[in-house]
Amino acid sequence: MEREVQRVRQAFLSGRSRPLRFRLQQLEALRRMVQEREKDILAAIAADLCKSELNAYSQEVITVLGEIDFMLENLPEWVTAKPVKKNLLTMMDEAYIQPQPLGVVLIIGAWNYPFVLIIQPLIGAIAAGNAVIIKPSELSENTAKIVAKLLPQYLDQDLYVVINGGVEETTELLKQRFDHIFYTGNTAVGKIVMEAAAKHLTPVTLELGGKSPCYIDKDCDLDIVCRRITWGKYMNCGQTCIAPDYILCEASLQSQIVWKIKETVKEFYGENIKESPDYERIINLRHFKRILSLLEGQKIALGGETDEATRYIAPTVLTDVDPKTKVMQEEIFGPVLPIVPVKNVDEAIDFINEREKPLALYVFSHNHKLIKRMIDETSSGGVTGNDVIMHFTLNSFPFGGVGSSGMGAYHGKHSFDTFSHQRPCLLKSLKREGANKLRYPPNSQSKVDWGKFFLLRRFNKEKLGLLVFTFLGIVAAVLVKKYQAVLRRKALLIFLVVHRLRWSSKQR
Ligand SMILES: NC(=O)c1ccc[n+]([C@@H]2O[C@H](COP(=O)([O-])OP(=O)(O)OC[C@H]3O[C@@H](n4cnc5c(N)ncnc54)[C@H](O)[C@@H]3O)[C@@H](O)[C@H]2O)c1
Ligand SMILES: CC(C)=CCC/C(C)=C/CC/C(C)=C/C=O
Repeated sequence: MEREVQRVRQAFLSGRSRPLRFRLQQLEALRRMVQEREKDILAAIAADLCKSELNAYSQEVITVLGEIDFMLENLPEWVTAKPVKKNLLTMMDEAYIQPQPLGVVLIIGAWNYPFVLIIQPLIGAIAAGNAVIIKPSELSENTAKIVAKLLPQYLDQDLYVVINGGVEETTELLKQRFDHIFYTGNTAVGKIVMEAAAKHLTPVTLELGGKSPCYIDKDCDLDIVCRRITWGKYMNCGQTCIAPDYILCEASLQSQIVWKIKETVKEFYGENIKESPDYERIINLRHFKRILSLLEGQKIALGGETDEATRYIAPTVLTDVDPKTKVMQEEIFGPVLPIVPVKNVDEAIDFINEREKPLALYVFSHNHKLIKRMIDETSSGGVTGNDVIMHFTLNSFPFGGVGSSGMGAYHGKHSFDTFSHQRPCLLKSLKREGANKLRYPPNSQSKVDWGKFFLLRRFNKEKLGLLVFTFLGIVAAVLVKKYQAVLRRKALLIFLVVHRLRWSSKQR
């Protein structure tokens, strides 16, 4: 493991991942890989999650292709150094921010969207000029294998490396030094990752989970609300980090909600859900049993049918759920939707704020003010009003959690920033030592006064004339600079001395 990481670091140190042209080439090669090997990729996802190729394409491949195109279009602008505002002390110098790669990045993926959750961060890491080690989830083994097989056929083999394995291999990997670790998965392992990273002071991005609430106000169109919730909750059989985890609403709405979700389930998956190509299965027996245990003692208003042999759990709704029961204590991550009755929006807000900060929050209402209030008075990774999941699709948004649902974010420019160091660069001249002498010892009141003048610039109204004078002085200095370097230095010196004398007399 150590040797493998060392090999990737040597490749990074060769400098070849840095030029813009190389990054663009690698991103184009990655796009070619996805397009040319689409069938293999979809087959692997299908085998891992019992997912139709159409669904695998629309849930994972489209996002990846969209992200690559977005990077290719914007990267030339993002990589360029950005000049910054200067102060009086540095006005003759060059000052800019240069984004630079961090070095060797470790990306650890989760099994539930096994392709997009490793490739989307990879796109950001390549765009920012890094070398990358990818550790796909061992639970989605077909996707892990196909990614390990395909990436070396299209990308630089020393810079971008896939290491497959389970807990043992990941534990070993985490002992190595990285320049950034990007982890997607559950909160408990997130803590392990952060602890390992702390040993090397490695920064982390943690894309975690949690219980994402969904508040339904009585002032809304329940047909549309239930269609949208049904889509987001039962997509991927509920195994989506930003799926609505539970519903909060007034008790009187429950029966209508159950009825409308039932109708929508029929519309989406037909009479025999087991035969629908759009309904997936639970990833493994451990998760299947865990989800079943959440149903114990609950009022099942819809669904509840299961089949252990195929790890099938029907779209299920629970009503009158007691917040103290198990189903409300952990992220469900399955097709079970509890409804917890609350008296009103105030109680819903308190309910959310008494718990860990969720990854997503959903609010449905015709009342825009109510939605805004809910946003203002709660905290979550992201929010969608009057829909679910959809904030994920906008790559101008940072995607990530807050508090126990994660730290850091990615997608689009946010990925580029996550995997870059924003390096401040100040380039001074070895000339103009006169002004610099002000900061050298021995210190004096006069030097402090100059310092205040240069750095604080606390002009008030009476000093407006001074401001205009300063501006004209700067214009003159710039013009002189353009034509006569020697004259410029003298003029600037005279200007600053006059300027300083006026300022000192006003101070007194
Ligand atoms: N925020 C997001 O974008 C996002 C996306 C997907 C999933 N999730 C969250 O992830 C969770 C589901 O994923 P999961 O955690 O079951 O996926 P998982 O079991 O695939 O684990 C995630 C990664 O952690 C590694 N891992 C597991 N145990 C480890 C250990 N002890 N030490 C080191 N590494 C270890 C695995 O090898 C895997 O690569 C849910 O909570 C879900 O909400 C979040
Ligand atoms: C809008 C469409 C068709 C797809 C969205 C796909 C989706 C829900 C991806 C989720 C990726 C993600 C962050 C999963 C977390 O578990």
